[in-house]
Amino acid sequence: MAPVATSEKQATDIADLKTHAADKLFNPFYSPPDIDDGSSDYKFADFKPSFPNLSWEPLKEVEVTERALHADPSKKNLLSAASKVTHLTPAIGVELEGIDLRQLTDQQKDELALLVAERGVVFLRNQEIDIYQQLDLARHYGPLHKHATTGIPKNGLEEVHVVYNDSSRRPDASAFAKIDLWHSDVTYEIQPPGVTSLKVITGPEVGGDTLWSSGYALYSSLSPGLQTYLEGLQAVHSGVAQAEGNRAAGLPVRRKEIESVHPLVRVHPATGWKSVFVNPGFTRRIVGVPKAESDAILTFLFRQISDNPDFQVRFRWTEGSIALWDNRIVTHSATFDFWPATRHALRATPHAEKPLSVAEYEKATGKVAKDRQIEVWKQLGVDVATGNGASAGSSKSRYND
Ligand SMILES: O=C(O)CCC(=O)C(=O)O
Ligand SMILES: [Fe+2]
Repeated sequence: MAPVATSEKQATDIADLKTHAADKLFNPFYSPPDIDDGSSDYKFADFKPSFPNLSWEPLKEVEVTERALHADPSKKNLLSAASKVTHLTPAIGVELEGIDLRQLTDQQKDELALLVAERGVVFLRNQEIDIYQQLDLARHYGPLHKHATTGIPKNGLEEVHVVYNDSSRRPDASAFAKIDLWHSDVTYEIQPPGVTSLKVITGPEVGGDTLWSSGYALYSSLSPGLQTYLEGLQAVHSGVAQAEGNRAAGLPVRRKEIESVHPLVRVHPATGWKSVFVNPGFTRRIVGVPKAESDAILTFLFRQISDNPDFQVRFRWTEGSIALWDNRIVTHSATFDFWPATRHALRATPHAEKPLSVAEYEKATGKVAKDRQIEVWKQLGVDVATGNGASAGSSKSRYND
């Protein structure tokens, strides 16, 4: 069995996370402002990143309609339109073939939201959808988020988050531990995003895969005592390090950074399933517990996110591929193994509701929040008294009892 991390080691890890966060976190997503000399005949030159010196007001709470709650639970309108539906792992990820995202009816868009909520991330290849149509699709799911620190396209489309790397930017391996790069997008916001889409418009032959990890599966993997304990906790998510990273790099911060407190276990309003809602990128501490305890628990959860393949899916992009993931219930991490090739992707990011704790969900709906793994087993007709700890990864026992 792997040795248990000492508290000293855990403290060092957390200190490391914070150090990296302070000046370097997410720098792989940044590009130097002078990236283009204007003479490029690159067809997506208008969508290269830029960092205009804009100043935006703080975000306020906004109303969001949960589209997945309007979906036909069978998702028959969407799934019958697909020529093939391939589940990539039991926990997370499905690829749809034969669907053109430009052609979806509103009913199919709602069913897509439900599929994303259930499977965490949905992949479609060879999509012709352009960024304006991608933004329209995202608007169906909620008001669009504007990122305060990362690049926006040169053409000024402020709702687009640009991911761009080329030969001018060799990744600095000394700057990151890979665990630091796992995140859910902008969880420091009051209403972090829901159904988020990223389309790769230029990509390498090989490399630049992205990984996603399921917060439902992480929740299901825990022992009952820990599940109950975590359900009562809240954690601080901070945008400070990301903003400081910009300032250190001489880049503008377009909206004042904030921190938000969110439940450590949240419930997806459409599935009613419980999901661990922390990520190495932005979650800094658990509220109201001793620091050593907060550090140990967060380090444990972060390591499960990054290390446990049973919760993960890895997607090999091809040009024109799009991924839609639900930031409420998955974390993700990009790879940077493709230098000196160019990789360029555009993201649309709708806000979702303020995260709901188990107690808040149950009070608001009168329903009992569920463990996804148990629900799946019930659907399969498996007789289980409890599924807790089921995906912890032991073939002999569900956990080390
Ligand atoms: O480049 C990628 O695959 C993902 C980047 C990322 O984290 C994002 O766009 O949210
Ligand atoms: Fe991201």
